[in-house]
Amino acid sequence: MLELSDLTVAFDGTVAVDGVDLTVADGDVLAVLGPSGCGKSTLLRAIAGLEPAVGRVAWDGADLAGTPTHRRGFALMFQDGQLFDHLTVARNVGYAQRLRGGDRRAVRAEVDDLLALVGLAGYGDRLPRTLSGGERQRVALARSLAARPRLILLDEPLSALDAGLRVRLGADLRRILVEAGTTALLVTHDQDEAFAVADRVALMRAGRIVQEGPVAEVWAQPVDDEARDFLGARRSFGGPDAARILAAAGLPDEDGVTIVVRPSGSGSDSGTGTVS
Ligand SMILES: Nc1ncnc2c1ncn2[C@@H]1O[C@H](COP(=O)(O)OP(=O)(O)OP(=O)(O)O)[C@@H](O)[C@H]1O
Repeated sequence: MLELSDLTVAFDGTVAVDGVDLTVADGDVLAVLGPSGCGKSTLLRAIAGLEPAVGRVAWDGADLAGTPTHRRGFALMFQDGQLFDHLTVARNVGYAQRLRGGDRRAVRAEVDDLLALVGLAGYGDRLPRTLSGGERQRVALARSLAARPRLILLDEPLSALDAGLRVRLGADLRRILVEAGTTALLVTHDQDEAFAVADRVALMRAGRIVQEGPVAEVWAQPVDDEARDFLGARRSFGGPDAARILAAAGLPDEDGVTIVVRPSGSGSDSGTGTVS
């Protein structure tokens, strides 16, 4: 379990992350959602140990202050995936295991399992430049999972993709993380990305977390007008997203349903949203 307590990062007096308290339970996928410049990437870097911070980052109760990035057992995945262009897909995915001196055949078997998990069975001998953007992101994800991280940190992993692909790959990303049983923290400014991938969402604004909870609950009951306007950019949900909302509401699933969410009131007054 990841626990952040009163985590603060300041640059020359500018506070980018301001007293953040957050917990990510084992196996959960949390999205930190907020506008550009609110401090998301800085928060992620502080968790990874790449940015000096005040406050506490702990895993299973152990403070990580003295633990360097490469010993935290966390994996980082960025927007552009950052693959090695001159290495095949299989070599990209197996890179860390090979560095650790893994047996060739065992590494290959594990790589094949991971490629199957991300829906790229048989792609092992391809070079990254022959893949689509979505396929490259899947390879990057397989490579992150290959290190068997206890936490995977994702910085806008789907933002470089076009809208249609983003929604499809978002659902896949969620399935892959759940199947791998990985605990994950994703930061994004994109409501679609947060909704498609995460179980829980934390809204971030000017360095602070202003609301945190299960995704459907946060959408239905935004904490204030600003949160409602920000979330309002995403109003309708279809396919697997609709199925998740129906399940969360205890309603039977039906094919082809589109759910329209209208946050109502200021949240702090009425606290209710409408699902129709
Ligand atoms: N190395 C740095 N030195 C000085 N200021 C920085 C540094 N890194 C980030 N900041 C500032 O901290 C604030 C938060 O930046 P951050 O990159 O964390 O935001 P973000 O929410 O990830 O934005 P985006 O979605 O645009 O990437 C910004 O005001 C930014 O200018």
